[in-house]
Amino acid sequence: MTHSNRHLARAKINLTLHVTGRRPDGLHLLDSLVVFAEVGDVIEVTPAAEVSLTIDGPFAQGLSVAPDNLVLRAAAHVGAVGAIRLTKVLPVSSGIGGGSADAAATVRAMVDTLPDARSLQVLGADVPVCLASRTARMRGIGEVLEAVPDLPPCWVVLVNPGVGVSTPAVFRALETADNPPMELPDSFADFDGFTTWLGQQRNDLQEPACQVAPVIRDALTELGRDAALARMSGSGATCFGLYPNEAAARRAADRLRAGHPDWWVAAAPLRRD
Ligand SMILES: C[C@](O)(CO)[C@H](O)COP(=O)(O)OP(=O)(O)OC[C@H]1O[C@@H](n2ccc(N)nc2=O)[C@H](O)[C@@H]1O
Ligand SMILES: Nc1ncnc2c1ncn2[C@@H]1O[C@H](COP(=O)(O)OP(=O)(O)OP(=O)(O)O)[C@@H](O)[C@H]1O
Repeated sequence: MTHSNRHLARAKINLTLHVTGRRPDGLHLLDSLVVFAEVGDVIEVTPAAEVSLTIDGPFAQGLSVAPDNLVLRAAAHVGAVGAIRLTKVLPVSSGIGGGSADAAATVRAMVDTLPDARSLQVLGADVPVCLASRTARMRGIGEVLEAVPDLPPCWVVLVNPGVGVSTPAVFRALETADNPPMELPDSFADFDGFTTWLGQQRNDLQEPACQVAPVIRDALTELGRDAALARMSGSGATCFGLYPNEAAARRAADRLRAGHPDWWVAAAPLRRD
């Protein structure tokens, strides 16, 4: 290992998530604008003869050091060794891809030459997009990744109302898999143009997730008080609000924390490089 061994496993956010069909094996076809926020778990690897894992951080209690931990599965997948420390900042099973981001960051931290992104999908549908950890249009079940127009500067406030939501349960509650795909423009003029366009797109899993966990509606209502756009990410329960600058995002985050001290709230810029 010659490169930096401390990697940010950025939160993955599905700004849009259109469910456009179903594969013969039953998995749902997606069309999603995926972005990454500058907040996430931290993976740190130090040289060692064997693989080991320690977990700390605010959400460490939600996970155990078991062979099915995605960090250990990722290390085994690339055949690498080292002492891995995972600082768990993102809530578990919350629609912002914590496990996928951890697996991808582990690969980045442990190998010199990155593998083909698609080969990592055995670890999870979102691991390929999390490997580059950059804005992309994601299709198929996550294996088709395409470049998108540059995003304007944008801050996000993430809110998790304290419930873990089961992804299979949300897909089961989906009424139809045949929804229109995303209509991506050639460019985004500015923050207002970007959020206006996003407002015309959807997360088709939002309504089914709200049926499974109605508190998601409360998070969306609270964000909707001042966000230019409020929506759920992935299969939930984490919701996001978009803000034009840091001051507006931090004001919203402070308001949300004061009103709901039991919710997880984070403010961060979207990654744009
Ligand atoms: C919703 C997303 O977060 C979008 O980024 C991902 O597609 C989730 O994918 P994932 O992490 O692989 O999902 P898991 O938590 O492993 O749940 C898997 C289960 O959810 C359902 N599932 C998942 C993804 C998909 N495209 N279609 C599905 O129908 C299937 O029942 C599958 O067995
Ligand atoms: N390092 C890890 N971090 C988080 N979850 C992990 C990890 N290793 C294994 N898991 C398991 O993976 C499952 C999904 O966790 P994750 O936090 O990635 O869900 P998610 O945010 O809902 O993902 P998605 O956005 O794909 O729906 C959980 O059941 C969790 O126990």
